Amino acid sequence: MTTVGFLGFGNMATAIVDGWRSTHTAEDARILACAAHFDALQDKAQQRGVEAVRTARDVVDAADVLIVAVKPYQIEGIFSEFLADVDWSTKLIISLAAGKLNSFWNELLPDGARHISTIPNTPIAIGQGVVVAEDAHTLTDADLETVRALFEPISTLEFVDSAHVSVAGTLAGCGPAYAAMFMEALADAGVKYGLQRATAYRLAAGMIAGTGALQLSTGLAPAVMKDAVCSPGGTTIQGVAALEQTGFRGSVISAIDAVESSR
Ligand SMILES: NC(=O)C1=CN([C@@H]2O[C@H](COP(=O)(O)OP(=O)(O)OC[C@H]3O[C@@H](n4cnc5c(N)ncnc54)[C@H](OP(=O)(O)O)[C@@H]3O)[C@@H](O)[C@H]2O)C=CC1
Ligand SMILES: O=C(O)[C@@H]1CCC=N1
Repeated sequence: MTTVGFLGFGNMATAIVDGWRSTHTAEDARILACAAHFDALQDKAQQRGVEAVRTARDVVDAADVLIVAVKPYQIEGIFSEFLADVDWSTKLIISLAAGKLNSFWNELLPDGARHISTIPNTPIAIGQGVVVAEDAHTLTDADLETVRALFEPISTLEFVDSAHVSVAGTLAGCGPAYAAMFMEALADAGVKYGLQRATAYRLAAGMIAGTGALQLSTGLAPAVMKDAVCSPGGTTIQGVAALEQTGFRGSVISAIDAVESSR
């Protein structure tokens, strides 16, 4: 039986476990987790059939697969407490930490450590995530099979080269926040015109989900999809022109720039 240990059990770690539960993945694994606040952890863990343990060291010692789900800036401090005392070659380490790539882990961990850097996203909680994985890693083929077995049932797993893994992770990992803002803005507009908020959310979310599914299914360029909605002299193009006046696409690109320049 594989033991999967979560170092940190916040938004992303719980989303992954929720995704596993909704897709019957990792059902035969023992799953344990630690967090900063043990009392709150106990509730979150119990709801998900996860064993709450008190320290990071407890997780590391027990885990065959260690999922690093603390904030990126915390990693060195936490690992420094036991770095020299663990045989890292016995662990498969999956990092979720944005910006902590293969080069970081190579420097932190001794030779022989088996690690891969990934950036997941929150829709993984319902088995519809995207996981960006750096194609430079130190895993064996068997480890990669384990990564696939854990993530493919709950996400689209994309391997990306080291030079582009950061922006790929930003697009897919931060993107749900921006998509949610777009959804909220559409709903606010609906409410402004008298629509019930719950109805507006259903419409906006269904529209975003359907548009994404249409692109994935057809492979159409988004520009072509946009053109198909804009009848000549029609109403949609009026909205497109208004969005361009306020720099909609430039705003989105600036958001990605802001994330990338903060790393
Ligand atoms: N949220 C997202 O959409 C995404 C997050 N990520 C990455 O996932 C990682 C986790 O992010 P996220 O889940 O959002 O963050 P959260 O703040 O929700 O979770 C962080 C977890 O770390 C725990 N923690 C804090 N200090 C310690 C410690 N000393 N020892 C053990 N556990 C500790 C916290 O405990 P407590 O709950 O008790 O405070 C919490 O459970 C980050 O590296 C982030 O870059 C990557 C892609 C997307
Ligand atoms: O905002 C964050 O730090 C994390 C990284 C990717 C998404 N959320």
